[in-house]
Amino acid sequence: MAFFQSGIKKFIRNDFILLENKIEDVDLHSLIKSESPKKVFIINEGQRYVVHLSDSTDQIIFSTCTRISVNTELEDVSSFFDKSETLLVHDGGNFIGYINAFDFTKQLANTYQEMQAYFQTILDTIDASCTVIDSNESVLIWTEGAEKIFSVKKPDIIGKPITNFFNTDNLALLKTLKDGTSLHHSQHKAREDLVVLINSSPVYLNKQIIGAVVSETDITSQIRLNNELYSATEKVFNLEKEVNKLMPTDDPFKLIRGNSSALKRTINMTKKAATTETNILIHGESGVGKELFAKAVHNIREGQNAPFVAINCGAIPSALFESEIFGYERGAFSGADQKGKKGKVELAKGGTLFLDEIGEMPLEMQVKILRLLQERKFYPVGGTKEIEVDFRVVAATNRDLKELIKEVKFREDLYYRLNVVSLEIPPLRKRPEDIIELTHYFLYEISIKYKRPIHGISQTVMRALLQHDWPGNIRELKNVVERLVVFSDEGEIKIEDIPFEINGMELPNGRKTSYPSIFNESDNRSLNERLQEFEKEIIMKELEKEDGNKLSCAKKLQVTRATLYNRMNKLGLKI
Ligand SMILES: Nc1ncnc2c1ncn2[C@@H]1O[C@H](COP(=O)(O)OP(=O)(O)OP(=O)(O)O)[C@@H](O)[C@H]1O
Repeated sequence: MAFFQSGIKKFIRNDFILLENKIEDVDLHSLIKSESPKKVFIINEGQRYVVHLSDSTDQIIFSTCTRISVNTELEDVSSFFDKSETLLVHDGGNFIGYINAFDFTKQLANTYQEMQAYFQTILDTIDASCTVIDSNESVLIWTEGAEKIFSVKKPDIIGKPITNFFNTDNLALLKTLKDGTSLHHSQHKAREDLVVLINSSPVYLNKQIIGAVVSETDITSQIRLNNELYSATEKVFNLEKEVNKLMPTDDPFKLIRGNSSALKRTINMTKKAATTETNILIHGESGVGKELFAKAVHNIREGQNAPFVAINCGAIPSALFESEIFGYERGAFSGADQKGKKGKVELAKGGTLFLDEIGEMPLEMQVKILRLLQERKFYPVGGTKEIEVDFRVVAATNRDLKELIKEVKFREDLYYRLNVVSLEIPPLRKRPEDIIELTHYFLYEISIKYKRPIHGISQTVMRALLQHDWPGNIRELKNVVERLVVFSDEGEIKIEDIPFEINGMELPNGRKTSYPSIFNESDNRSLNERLQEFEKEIIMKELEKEDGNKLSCAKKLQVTRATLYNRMNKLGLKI
């Protein structure tokens, strides 16, 4: 399309003859006649002329002409015609042609018509509505799409102020016109029965806003379908829960979501560890899923119906520890329940005692627990009869127990008793590919919990979640998703609701961003891990650009489709 080429090249004519100096030797009269219709230019003593013969007198007429560079902007050309009707064009000093005012105007008019034709066809082709207003808020363009969405006919609205037809408060277009705000894919309830996705942009000319354009797509039916899908999903979810109650699933890892190789490795090790009767110690940062893994071990070893009794060793005050764990006899101490109370150990009979945050257990209790683990017998507080009980132990900690041993805060003998088999649950930053599956899983679960249908999650939000460091691991991710669902509007998750600073990303509200996480100073991951994150970003970005089309994406990245699938698989991207 010629008019999209910027610059003046298409207006330059090259049917010309240029005579420089020494014109005395030339018979100008015959030259002009013989070379007609070529234009003849003369450069003499630094002056430039275009010469032609007068129609009436056949005399040579000299008209001065202006010299312009081939790089002159199109919009600046007309100002040169104030000085002369013909412009001699040079490229780095060499004259390459000329532009005359008559041709220029004619071609501009042609270009304008061409543009109009394309422009009109674009407007007639798009389904979405397109509305354009000028700086006086009058409607310049109103497409068929706009007629359909807003039931206002084009002849009725063209040339009239848009505010005659719509409530000012509801007009994104006016805001765009006034302060230059752009919108992209912003969901908006235009009427009670109409939901649209809006894009809007100001029109700038010479750094001034001269109008605004808005395009709206009716998504009411998508929203309705999504709501129907949501109610169906909710029913399936509840039915699934009922079925699980009646026929418990035999997959002990069902609640552990994620597809990363790091997680798969941990699951495999857990399966092996759970084939033994022995004590298991689970290490891992806060919120990585230690309790979920402890439960999985329990489900494999003892079965779901056996008791799983968890004690958070960091949450029980020292004074109550013994009675909590071992229970107490009737009247054991003042304020105690008169009937006495079974301790956690007794409750875990035939099942699993899960000692969470074992590193926080008071030293004086550690010796009692050690004896319990060695002898499987204990005295309730105030009791005289020893109770024998059979149970398995799984302990968990996010502390470095060896360090605590050095600081004399943890008993070495207890450590070796608990740590017969140890499992390490990797933090989320070592398996970022799990973030995608976990996010979708939590979105689904939480949207049902709050009865708030969600229409999906944009690539921008997902990218922000993928780039975050997640010190609180999966619990933190779950909380963030919960927040996004709670603050969602009309099923739309908003990037503004992300409660942490977003790396290397431009936000609509101009919130400050920092560098991508692969460049963070605190990033201790290997080169390979960082490269994988980068690769993942590239693939996700290209897929987004290609609307999810893998073949086009593979072509763009110059790999085969099979290679793209392999890489996506390896990087844990959903195929
Ligand atoms: N892989 C996973 N899939 C689904 N949910 C998970 C996963 N891992 C953890 N969660 C969820 O994250 C939250 C924290 O998990 P959990 O309590 O098991 O972690 P933890 O390591 O024991 O935490 P803490 O260190 O605080 O004791 C829970 O809501 C749990 O259901």
